[in-house]
Amino acid sequence: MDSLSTASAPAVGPLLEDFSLEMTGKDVPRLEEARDRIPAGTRINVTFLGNEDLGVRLAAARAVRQLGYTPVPHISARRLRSRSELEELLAAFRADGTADNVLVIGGDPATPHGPYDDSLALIRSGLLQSYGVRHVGIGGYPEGHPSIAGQVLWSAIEDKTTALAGQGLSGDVITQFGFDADPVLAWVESLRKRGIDAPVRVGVPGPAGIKRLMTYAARFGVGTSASIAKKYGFSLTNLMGTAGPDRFIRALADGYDARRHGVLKLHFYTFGGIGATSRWVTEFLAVEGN
Ligand SMILES: NC(=O)C1=CN([C@@H]2O[C@H](COP(=O)(O)OP(=O)(O)OC[C@H]3O[C@@H](n4cnc5c(N)ncnc54)[C@H](O)[C@@H]3O)[C@@H](O)[C@H]2O)C=CC1
Ligand SMILES: Nc1nc(=O)c2c([nH]1)NC[C@@H]1CN(c3ccc(C(=O)N[C@@H](CCC(=O)O)C(=O)O)cc3)CN21
Repeated sequence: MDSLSTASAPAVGPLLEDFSLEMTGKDVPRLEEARDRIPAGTRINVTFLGNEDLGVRLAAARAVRQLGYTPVPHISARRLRSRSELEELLAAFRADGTADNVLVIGGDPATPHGPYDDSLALIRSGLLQSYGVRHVGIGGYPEGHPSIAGQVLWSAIEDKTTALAGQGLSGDVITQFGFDADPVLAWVESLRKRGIDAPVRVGVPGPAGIKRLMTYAARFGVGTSASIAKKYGFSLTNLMGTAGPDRFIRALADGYDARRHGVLKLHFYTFGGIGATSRWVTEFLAVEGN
């Protein structure tokens, strides 16, 4: 039965083509170990964690480039203390050859540490392109954000895409991870109806311990419920073991219609497990990618 339903199911291969990965500065050794399993040129985002310094972030982006991948360093607006800190960061990316692609993100501090309240302010600074940035990722929230109102999120994404186009920068949207593909597809449809046609990279967690997934979900205000967990493939009453995004990706492929949803790709949040994620993608594609 399962093999029959798999045979007639929509292919996951196209969604997984040109997938991207996310790592932190601490993951460089694990990236080196995983290099045989990650296609050359893959976009690899470097998270802007509050507990990592400039040197660690720069070294991670350099390592990504040196290993033959495309680094996408993140810049967190609210964590920057001054305009000169932004310029120092961008100048270093340019010097390292890692400035082409960045992702701008607001940042979790409730009060900005410096002059930039949000990622729009980074785009509007005009500094990105003057340091050689050509492509800018921005965040998307299919299930909303615990401390930002839905209407604010919609105007923010509209303003950011308009500002990017106005500055001659191309952009894509990377969504917050989640455990349910349905709200993602509905949200992408709303996005297209608002005239935003940038590629969307759907954020999914790589395979990880369920406890770990739940800890990150709670930390970032990502919703989970017994029924969503069940749909994803685990139980909230048994947090032992690991869970991967198999069912999520199949559900996404099932509901995906290029005319309604435009360009969709996948973005894996690896949460310390870039090796496990790259292994998982390789195996998943070998079985299901057609
Ligand atoms: N999607 C993801 O993977 C990640 C999301 N985040 C968090 O998502 C939030 C939004 O980031 P963006 O989408 O770039 O929004 P943004 O920078 O475009 O801001 C949108 C609106 O929300 C407000 N805002 C931004 N961050 C806020 C915060 N921490 N608390 C209260 N209001 C805030 C801004 O003032 C603005 O009005 C931030 O808290 C960010 O740290 C952080 C890292 C990764
Ligand atoms: N609102 C929000 N804020 C964020 O900072 C955030 C999101 N959402 N969504 C997902 C991304 C990915 N994020 C992260 C955060 C931490 C690690 C990480 O590896 N942290 C540990 C190592 C693993 C551990 O011990 O749990 C670390 O070294 O700090 C990875 C990705 C942060 N991100």
